[in-house]
Amino acid sequence: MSRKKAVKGKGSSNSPSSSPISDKEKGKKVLTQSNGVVYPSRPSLSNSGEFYDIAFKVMLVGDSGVGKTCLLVRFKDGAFLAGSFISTVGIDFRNKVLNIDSVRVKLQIWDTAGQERFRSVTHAYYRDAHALLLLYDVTNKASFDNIQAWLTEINEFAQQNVVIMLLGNKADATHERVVKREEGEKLAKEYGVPFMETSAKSGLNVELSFTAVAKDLKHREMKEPNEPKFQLQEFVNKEMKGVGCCRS
Ligand SMILES: Nc1nc2c(ncn2[C@@H]2O[C@H](COP(=O)(O)OP(=O)(O)OP(=O)(O)O)[C@@H](O)[C@H]2O)c(=O)[nH]1
Ligand SMILES: [Mg+2]
Repeated sequence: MSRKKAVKGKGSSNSPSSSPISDKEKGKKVLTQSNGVVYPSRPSLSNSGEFYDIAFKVMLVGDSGVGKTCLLVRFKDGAFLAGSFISTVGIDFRNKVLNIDSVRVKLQIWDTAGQERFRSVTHAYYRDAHALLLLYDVTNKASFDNIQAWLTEINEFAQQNVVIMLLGNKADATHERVVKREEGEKLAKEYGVPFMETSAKSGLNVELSFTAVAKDLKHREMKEPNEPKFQLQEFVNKEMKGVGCCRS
């Protein structure tokens, strides 16, 4: 498999035409399959960053204030954005390359604005997403109650085979918690989606949530015809058990 370098850094856009897979725009040869998965054809010398073998688009969605931006910053930079809350305007992306079973998987992670007024912008990006991390805030009941509406939207705008994972964020905020872990588990079971709780603040399960999704996407794309489907929830349960309840 050929290799290329990942475009480093941060971008933002209010229009789907400025996709982060910018090699196409720059006239470089990339092989994009009909499902949008990118296999670069040769290494790039012009972009700084890491080599990768395969690229996927992951979108973070959920109500405003649930912690989408903080989760992404924690994953990408290992830091927590404390202090005053700056709501995302439009849409933003960051890239990260993960080593999944010796395959370098680039995730292009789109951080969407949860505010209602940006909803039409977000809709335009759903169709290109290979995976969606759907967040609620365990200290905010309304954000949990809105999950059903988010899933309806996903159903309407995203690809049918999109990987979805439900995340109950802010699990560190024990005293403010109003949504029990069991309630999150129950809802996820109802909709047949994998689930776990995270904390952008403490780092709990942040790496694991992205890794699990990357593993599923890579597996779907590269598995042998007779190989069984990757079981995302099983993988996550096993990984969490291995280190007790609180893996970061
Ligand atoms: N205690 C705690 N606070 C968090 C956590 N994640 C985010 N926050 C706080 O929650 C607020 C909102 O976080 P953001 O990441 O900006 O929320 P968002 O989902 O990106 O919001 P929009 O951009 O408006 O859609 C900020 O004040 C964060 O500091 C977490 O895991 N634990
Ligand atoms: Mg944000």
